[in-house]
Amino acid sequence: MTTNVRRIASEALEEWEEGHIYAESLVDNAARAFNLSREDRNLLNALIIGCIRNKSLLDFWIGQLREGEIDLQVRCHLRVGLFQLLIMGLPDHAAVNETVNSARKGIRGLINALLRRTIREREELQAMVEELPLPIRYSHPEWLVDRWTEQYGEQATLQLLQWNQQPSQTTFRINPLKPETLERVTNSEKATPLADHPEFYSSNGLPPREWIDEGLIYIQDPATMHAVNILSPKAGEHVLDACAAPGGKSTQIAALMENKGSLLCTDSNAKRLPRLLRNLGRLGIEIAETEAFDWSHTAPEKWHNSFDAILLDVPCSNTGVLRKRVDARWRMTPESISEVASLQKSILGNAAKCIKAGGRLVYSTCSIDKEENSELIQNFLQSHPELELAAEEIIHPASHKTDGAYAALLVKKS
Ligand SMILES: C[S@@+](CC[C@H](N)C(=O)[O-])C[C@H]1O[C@@H](n2cnc3c(N)ncnc32)[C@H](O)[C@@H]1O
Repeated sequence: MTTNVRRIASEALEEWEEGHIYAESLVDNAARAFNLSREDRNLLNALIIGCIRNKSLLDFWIGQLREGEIDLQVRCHLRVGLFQLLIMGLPDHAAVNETVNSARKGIRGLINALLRRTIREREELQAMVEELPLPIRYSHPEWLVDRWTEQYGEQATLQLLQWNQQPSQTTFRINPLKPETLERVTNSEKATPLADHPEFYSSNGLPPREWIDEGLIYIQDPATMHAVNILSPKAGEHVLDACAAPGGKSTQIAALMENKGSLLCTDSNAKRLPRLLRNLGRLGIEIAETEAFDWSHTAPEKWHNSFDAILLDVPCSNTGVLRKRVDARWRMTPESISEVASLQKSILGNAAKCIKAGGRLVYSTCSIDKEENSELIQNFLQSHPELELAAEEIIHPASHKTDGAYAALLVKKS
C-alpha cells in the first residue's frame, strides 16, 4: 500500500490539537513510523507546519465554504486541502484527489465537494484576505497582536506578523575548534555564508549529516551569538552557562575561550544533560563539565562569588522565534508570560550571587516581550545596587532578518 502523506498530516494535526506534542515531534515521529522518503518527509513537514502557521486563516476560509459546526477530523482534512490549494499552490488535481482519498469513506463526499468549491471560488477567497483583521490574516492570537502593537507600534507589529508567516531557512555555525572545518565546510558549495554574521552559513535543506556528526557545525540561528558576544568569555576564565541544554551557546562560549579555562554547564532538566554532553563531545570541547541544577533554588555556597562570567539563557515565552516554533503562539497566554517572567526573575536572583566581584553576567532570552526583558532587568536592578547595566541589546526579527533575542550585560561592582 502506498503512503498517503495527506492522511498522516491530517491525523497529526488532530493529535496536535490535544496540546501535548510539538509540531516538529509530530513530523519526526511520523517520518520514523512510516519510514518516509526524504521527499515525503519534506511534504509532510510543509503540510503540518504550514497548517499550524496559517490556522486562523484556513479556518476563516473553511467558515466561508460551509456554515455550521464541523468536526475536528473533517476540519483537519480541510485545513490540509485548503493549505495546498490556496497557500502552497500545489496542482489542483493532486491536492484534491490525494486529500479526498486520505479521508475515511463517510466524509469523503463532503471534503470533495468543499475542495472543488474552493477551486471554483479561489480568486474570491484569496481576495478576501486583504480585508481581514491582522490576527486572522496572519494567524496569531488577538491578544498577542494587541500586546505587540502596544509595545512596538503598528508598523513593527505588521512586519513581525509577516516575518513569522515565512518559512525559515536552515542556518548553522561552523566550529572553529575543529581545524578541518575550514576546508570541509567553508569551501563547500553546500554552505552559503550569511552576510553580516561571521561563522554562520545557510544550506539548501539540511546540511550534510557528517558535518553535524563530526562536530564541524552546529545548527543554530545567528541571533544566538549576540548574548555570547556581549559576555565575551576569555581563555582561562571560570565561566558558568546556567541554563545550558542542549548546549548551543555553551559551544560558542568554549570556542571564544579557545578551549582554555573552565566552563560549568548546568540545567534543571537532568534528562537534557546527555544530549548536552553529546553536543559538547561532538564539537571537541574539553573544558566543560555538566551538572543538573535548578536555579530557582539558592546556589550551593561553593559557587557564590566564584565565576568570572555567567550566561543565563533563561527559559522564555519564545516570542522572538515564532517563525520557527509554530506551536508557541497558540499555546502561550498573557498569564504564561507572567509565570515565566517570575521564574526568570528567581533564576537571575540566585545566579547573580555567583558572580565574582568585577565579574559579569549576561541575561538572555529568545523573547521580544518587555515583561521578560527590559522591564524585568530594570526592576531587578532597583533592588540590586551591586550590579550595573553595562549593555543591552534587543534583536527584532523582521528588521534583523534573524530570530529575535534579548541580552543584558550586568557587571558586579568590585
Ligand atoms: C532557552 S533554553 C537554553 C538553550 C541553551 N542555552 C542553548 O543555547 O542551547 C533554556 C534551558 O533552561 C532550562 N531551565 C529551565 N528552568 C531552569 C531552572 N530553573 N534552572 C536551570 N535551568 C532551567 C531548560 O531545561 C532549558 O534547557
